[in-house]
Amino acid sequence: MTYSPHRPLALVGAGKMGGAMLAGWIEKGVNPKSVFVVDPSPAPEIADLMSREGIAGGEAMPTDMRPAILMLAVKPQMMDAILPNLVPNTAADTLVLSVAAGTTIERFSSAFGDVPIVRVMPNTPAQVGRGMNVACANARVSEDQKGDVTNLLSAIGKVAWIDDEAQMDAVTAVSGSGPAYVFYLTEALAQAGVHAGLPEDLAKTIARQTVVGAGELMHQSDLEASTLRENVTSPNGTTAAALAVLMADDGLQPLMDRAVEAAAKRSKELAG
Ligand SMILES: NC(=O)C1=CN([C@@H]2O[C@H](COP(=O)(O)OP(=O)(O)OC[C@H]3O[C@@H](n4cnc5c(N)ncnc54)[C@H](O)[C@@H]3O)[C@@H](O)[C@H]2O)C=CC1
Ligand SMILES: O=C(O)[C@@H]1CCC=N1
Repeated sequence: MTYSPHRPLALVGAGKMGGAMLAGWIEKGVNPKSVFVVDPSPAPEIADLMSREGIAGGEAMPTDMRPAILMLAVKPQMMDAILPNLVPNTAADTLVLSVAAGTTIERFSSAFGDVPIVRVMPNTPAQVGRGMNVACANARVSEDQKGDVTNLLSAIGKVAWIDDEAQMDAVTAVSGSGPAYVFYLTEALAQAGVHAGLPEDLAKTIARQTVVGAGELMHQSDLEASTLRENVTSPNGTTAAALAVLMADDGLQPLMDRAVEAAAKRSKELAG
């Protein structure tokens, strides 16, 4: 897809998620002149990025702007307020691309009509090119447009397409929210180190580097996570002792099931 100042990729909402994707795209060489940001108060680091890279933006789009892609990255609760204002800026071939949790394709077609719509669930590692993006398209999206979206999203991570939009709630609960679980695991591991007698600084450093190292190992290795786990686990050693706790019937799995279930339930509620 070619973008121009009149037909840009318009990003509506440059906060934590929209900003992470924008930062990832600029890092990967997307032309800053092909983007227009609509946000009354973008995150400070994104405002810096915009002025550094010369990315245009404002509180609203110029009236004659018809974006090639209209990307929505505002809170789901804001959709009712902002969608009507965006309708005059859409052309019949404007591709609506939403990253909002819970908000359904149907909600966008009721605002914009029978236009191409792609609902994506990204995650914030997009900022460093390690995002996971799961996308679902309506029938108006052409194969060429799917290819354009795949290109855009693969610049910031992996891409998977699904046909069944109902799966988006569980996807959101696993990969959309998932980075937060990993960060919390890092916090909990550090805290457990403190409880075991380590100074806080050392506990935080070794917990963080362990998660970074394990993530990078998974990134570089073709082995299953379970095999990488087994490679750490000496028979009758220290890891086996810890895993007996974590893998017990009342260990991590039932807790993770409950956490993912709660997130998926909340995603359904956000649909309104
Ligand atoms: N934060 C995350 O990890 C993820 C977030 N999402 C989705 O991304 C969307 C945004 O979430 P966050 O970035 O976390 O929220 P955020 O609060 O960081 O960003 C929202 C942005 O929208 C802007 N905004 C407010 N009113 C606006 C208006 N009238 N026009 C244009 N922009 C306006 C705000 O100034 C802010 O920069 C949500 O729908 C969320 O479900 C999806 C996947 C992951
Ligand atoms: O917490 C949220 O609702 C958003 C969606 C997935 C990650 N953050």
